[in-house]
Amino acid sequence: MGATGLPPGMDSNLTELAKGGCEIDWQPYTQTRFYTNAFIISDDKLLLGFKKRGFGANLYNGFGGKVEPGETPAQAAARELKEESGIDAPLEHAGVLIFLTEGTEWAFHIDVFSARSYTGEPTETDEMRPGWFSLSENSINGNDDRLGVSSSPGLPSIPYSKMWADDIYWLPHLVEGKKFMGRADFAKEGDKFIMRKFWFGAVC
Ligand SMILES: CNc1ncnc2c1ncn2[C@@H]1O[C@H](COP(=O)(O)OP(=O)(O)OP(=O)(O)O)[C@@H](O)[C@H]1O
Repeated sequence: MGATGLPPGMDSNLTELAKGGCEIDWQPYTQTRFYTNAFIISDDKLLLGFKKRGFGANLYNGFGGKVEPGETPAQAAARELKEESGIDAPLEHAGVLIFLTEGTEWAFHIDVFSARSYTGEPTETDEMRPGWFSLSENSINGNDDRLGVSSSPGLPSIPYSKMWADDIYWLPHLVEGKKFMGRADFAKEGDKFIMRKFWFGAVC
């Protein structure tokens, strides 16, 4: 923790939303690799992709990947969204996430984007299977999908138990159209990543 009480790497204009693992130290890192993640909201529905292979396989997530040399994060986000879901959208910057994984000296820096409209038809690709989830009953405090609450007939609620463990802390904030920033450090147990320490804040 720095003097401001925020994890290293965070801006100072943040208000705490959630934190955990306070007894553990933040993992040091020397390098940063840039990624994107994009979420589409349409009426009271959220589009997620089930990752079929690679990093984060078998989890639902937004659409995204590495920022390639010469690209801005916004350009990479639009390209990855198209490649992985087949759609275009007027993406806006929604937040920044820093992730560390045990045994890796570099940090993921993920620029997160959202859009409230899109063109095209979400289409399954080699990497992702898109699907819509209900946002009804979803509050800023998060929604426990074990309750299975959904008032959009036929649509499941956000599948937090099949997403990265950090998502429940910031995704409701994104859905509300608010900006956020945060960090989570993960340990590896077998082929599973366990979130050990985290801090998420709202941008004021
Ligand atoms: C640790 N906690 C995390 N929580 C939520 N999301 C996370 C994440 N860590 C990584 N992500 C996302 O996972 C995707 C990986 O991208 P990934 O598929 O590896 O990149 P890319 O498509 O460029 O790869 P290849 O072309 O297959 O090499 C990318 O959207 C990135 O934002």
